[in-house]
Amino acid sequence: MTPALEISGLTKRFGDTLAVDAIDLTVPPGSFFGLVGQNGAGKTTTLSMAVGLLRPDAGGARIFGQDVWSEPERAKALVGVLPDGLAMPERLTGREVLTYLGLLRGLDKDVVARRTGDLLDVLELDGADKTLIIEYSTGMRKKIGLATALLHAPRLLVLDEPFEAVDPVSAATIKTILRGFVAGGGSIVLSSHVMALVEQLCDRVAVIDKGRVAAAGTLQEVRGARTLEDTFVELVGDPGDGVKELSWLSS
Ligand SMILES: Nc1ncnc2c1ncn2[C@@H]1O[C@H](COP(=O)(O)OP(=O)(O)OP(=O)(O)O)[C@@H](O)[C@H]1O
Repeated sequence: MTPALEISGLTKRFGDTLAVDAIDLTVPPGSFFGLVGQNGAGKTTTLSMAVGLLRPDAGGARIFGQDVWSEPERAKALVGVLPDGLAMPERLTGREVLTYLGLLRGLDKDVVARRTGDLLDVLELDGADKTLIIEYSTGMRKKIGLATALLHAPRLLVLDEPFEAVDPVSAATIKTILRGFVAGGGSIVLSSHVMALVEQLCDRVAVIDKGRVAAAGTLQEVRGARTLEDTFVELVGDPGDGVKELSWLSS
């Protein structure tokens, strides 16, 4: 079966920093794949290269067999992306953004109108006709970003920290949407720092450490009998080691 996403030898250097060091990852179709790692481990850089937003120094990525760099149109039609720090047209309303992006993607205008209404409704972006993006809270931005990723009904979703700054009620809604997407045959790769969330949602996981894959496989293979959090801390280093006390904080 063609993988939903196949990353091979992806490498990126920023000056002296080797952000991503020859990463290989395979996301089987129908899987819910979690990417975890410490701050600065290389998750965002990896995902950005995997979907064609950032040119790698070496290596490549295929989405359902379509090369992201040599066949970008085909590859990008198959994927919905929620990037880190998504730039949005700030002076448009939520409905206008979705309409604009839907038409830009070549969708029929009635389809765009129907899906836009559904997405705004389900994600509870009330006031989507009045509120400009510039007025959105961080969590609302995540939700409208997720809506733009879903609008063209992609086969693969690549989501960088989709739950960051999202309230618990909205998070529950997003979880239901994502689970439904996978149940309907879709594939998801998401990055998160919240191990409990990854354990709840994902059937596969990769731990990234200093630009490399420290462990990858099914959730069961990676964590064994432990929690994902214990596995993670063990793989990337015990924070108890060498932590200096801030004695000046105690009165
Ligand atoms: N545009 C850039 N210019 C210079 N360095 C960068 C740039 N983007 C990322 N880096 C560096 O590359 C490394 C990997 O960063 P990246 O954002 O991929 O990590 P991350 O795992 O997504 O972190 P976080 O969990 O904090 O979002 C870090 O050392 C970061 O400082």
